[in-house]
Amino acid sequence: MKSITLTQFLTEERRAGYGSTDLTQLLEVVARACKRIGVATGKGALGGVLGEAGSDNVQGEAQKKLDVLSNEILLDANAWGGHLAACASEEMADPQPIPDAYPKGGYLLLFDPLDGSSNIDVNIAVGTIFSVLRRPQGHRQDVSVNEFLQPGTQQVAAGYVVYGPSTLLVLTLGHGTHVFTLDREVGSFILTRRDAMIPEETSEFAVNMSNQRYWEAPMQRYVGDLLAGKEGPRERDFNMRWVASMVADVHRILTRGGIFSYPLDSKIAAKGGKLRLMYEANPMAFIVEQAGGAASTGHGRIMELQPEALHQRVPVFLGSKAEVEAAERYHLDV
Ligand SMILES: O=P(O)(O)OC[C@H]1O[C@](O)(COP(=O)(O)O)[C@@H](O)[C@@H]1O
Ligand SMILES: [Mg+2]
Ligand SMILES: [Mg+2]
Repeated sequence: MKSITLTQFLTEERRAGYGSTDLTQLLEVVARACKRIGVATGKGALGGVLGEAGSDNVQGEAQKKLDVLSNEILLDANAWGGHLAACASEEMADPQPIPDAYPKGGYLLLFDPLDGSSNIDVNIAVGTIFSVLRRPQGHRQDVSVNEFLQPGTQQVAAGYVVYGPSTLLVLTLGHGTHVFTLDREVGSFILTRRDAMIPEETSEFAVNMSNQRYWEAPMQRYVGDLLAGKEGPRERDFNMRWVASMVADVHRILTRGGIFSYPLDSKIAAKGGKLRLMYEANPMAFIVEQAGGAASTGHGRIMELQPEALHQRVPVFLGSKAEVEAAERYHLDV
C-alpha cells in the first residue's frame, strides 16, 4: 500500500468536503506538538519528566511534571494563531486566547494534554486527547468561555495520540475514523488504518472494579450480569481489562471492540462524574461514533449534551454499539 502521510490525507479529506486549509494547518500543528510530547514522554527519568510538578490544577488534582510540560508544548505550538482563536485545557482554569499580536482564526481547540497521568511514572501508555470547534457566528474580538460550550455534535475534528510501544494518532473529521502510525525515523504520521470500525458485539469490558461498592444499583446489576457470564442472563463469559489510561482503553476498543465505562458513583456524584465532557468524553465519543460505535452517559448520547461548564464531568459508557445499548437498558429500566 502506498504510504499516505497525514498532510496528504487531510488534503484528500478537504477535497471530499471535510475540513479546510486552516483546519489542516491546525491539525498538523497539534500532530507536531504531540510528536514533541512523545519524545519527552519517551525520555522518562532521563529527561527528568517523571514525578509530581508540585502544583494542583483547576480540578484540584496534583499535576505531574508531564501534565504541565505537555500543556506548555501544545500552547507554545499554537501560540501564533492564524487558524485558532483560543485554547482550553484540562490543566488551565480558563481558556487561553491567542495573543492579540496575532490574527485570531476561526477555530477553538480543547485538549487533555496528558491523559492517563497516574501511569506516567510506571511506564504504561499515556496520551493526548483533543477536540476542535468553530467559533460561533457573530463572535466578538475577545474570546469568551461561552464560545466553547457547544455540544459534541458541533465538533469539526477530534483525535487522540497514544504514546505506547508505537506512537499512534487517531483522527476524525466526521468522515470516518482513521489511524496513523508515527514513523520515528522519518518523523511523519503515516496512515495505517483507514475507516476503522468497532465490532458491534463484544465480550470484553473495561471499568475500575475497585469502585464497585460505590456504584448505583443499575451499574451493580449490569456488571453483576457480565461477571455471571454464561451461567447468568447474558449467557456468555466476559473478559475484563483496565489500563487506567482512557486513550489506551479506548484504542483497544477501536482495535478489537469492547465497552469502556466510568460511571457515576457515590464518591464522585457531587462532581457529576470522573471524566471531563469537553476534552475527554466528547472527542472520544466523536471518534467512537465515526467508527460505528456508541457513546452514552447511560441515559443518552454524550454528544447531544449541552455543556454548562468548561471542566464539566459526565458518566461515560462507550464502545461496541450493542453493548453500550445493553448498558443503557440497565440504566433506563429502573
Ligand atoms: O484512576 P482511575 O479511577 O482508574 O481512573 C483512570 C481514568 O482517569 C484518567 O486518568 C483521567 O485522565 P487524566 O489522567 O487526564 O486526568 C483517565 O485516563 C482514566 O481512564
Ligand atoms: Mg484524561
Ligand atoms: Mg490529563
